[in-house]
Amino acid sequence: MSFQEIPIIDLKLALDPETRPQFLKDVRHAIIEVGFLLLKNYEIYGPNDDDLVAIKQQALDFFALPENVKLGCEMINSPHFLGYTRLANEITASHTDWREQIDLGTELKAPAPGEPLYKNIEGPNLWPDEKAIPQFRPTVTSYINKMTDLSTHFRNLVLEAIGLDPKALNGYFKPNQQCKMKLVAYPDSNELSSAKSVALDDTPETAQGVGPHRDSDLLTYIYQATEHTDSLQVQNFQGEWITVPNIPHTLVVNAGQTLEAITQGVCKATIHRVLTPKPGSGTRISIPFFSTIDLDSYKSVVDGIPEEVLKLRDARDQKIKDWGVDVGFQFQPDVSKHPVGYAVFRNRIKSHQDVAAKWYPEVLKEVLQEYVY
Ligand SMILES: O=C(O)CCC(=O)C(=O)O
Ligand SMILES: [Fe+2]
Repeated sequence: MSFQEIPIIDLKLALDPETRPQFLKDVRHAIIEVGFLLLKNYEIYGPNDDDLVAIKQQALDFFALPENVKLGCEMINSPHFLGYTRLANEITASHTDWREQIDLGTELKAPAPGEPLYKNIEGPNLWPDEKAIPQFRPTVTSYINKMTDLSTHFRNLVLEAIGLDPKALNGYFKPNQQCKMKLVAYPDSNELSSAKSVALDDTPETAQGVGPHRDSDLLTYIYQATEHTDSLQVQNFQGEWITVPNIPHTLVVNAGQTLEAITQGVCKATIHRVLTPKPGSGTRISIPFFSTIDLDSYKSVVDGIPEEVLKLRDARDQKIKDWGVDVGFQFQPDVSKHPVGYAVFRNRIKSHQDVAAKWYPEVLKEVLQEYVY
């Protein structure tokens, strides 16, 4: 039987030499057999409760801003796929996502002219007008810094858990490695009753907050900021949707396709989705944080994963094959052919086709040909 629940991992147990071996075993199990976990005591390296309250407040304040202020930082104005996406203007698995969000990232310069196009995933943020929401930029910047620290520590623990020396991956990260994050609002089905899709012509009846997908990044950390308990779901390898509980003082952590690719498929980028919140339950706010590696990383799966770990991967993949569940389409990084950024860029194009039509019309055409609806 494939997994039926999401394991809970207590970061505190990594600090005590007595409990560390069991901690690493539990992380190994979670990252290989599930691809998701709930992380307790994240504040040891990451944000504390006050930081979470602060970032949630900024999310609430941002979504409450007048439409024209939000549109002032709309993603269509960013060749870096950063900025605000209005409700129902994003596509996942061929359907509209009934959510509204702002994409943010480590503040970086745009790539120099002549650099490969995919490098444009990095670049400066589009900040909302400071006069309308003065604490937004400092709060987001501080959250990114704290989550970057957490993600650096936790990534090393994941690598150790699968038998790798964390230092073996030092070359995969730049000194100012870009991380991304989003503030996301999912209106409940009552709030959506008269909503119209911008991206396609489907209706809120699909109840798709965000459609089934795998993340493109290394590891994702999701703060479920409202009390909704039945929205985020993970698909187990037999095709069943398992609801991720919303346990206070935990962050949801999941592996992305970059981690899967560089660990030779050992770590699993598991499909997940968000359902539109139940009528009357109010808008769900969630704050995912995406850690990444150097977009230029090429041909570089990590060597030295122990045989016993590769065997666990093979046993899992054999079971997945036997269960025979369709896993859906997505651009997967093939680090032997293209640098990591290539697939990440194409997934952004597929999700935000209006932005792509403005900045990368040629690549959009290619992507739409590769992608069969
Ligand atoms: O809102 C959530 O809880 C998850 C969102 C998500 O999976 C994504 O944006 O990649
Ligand atoms: Fe996701």
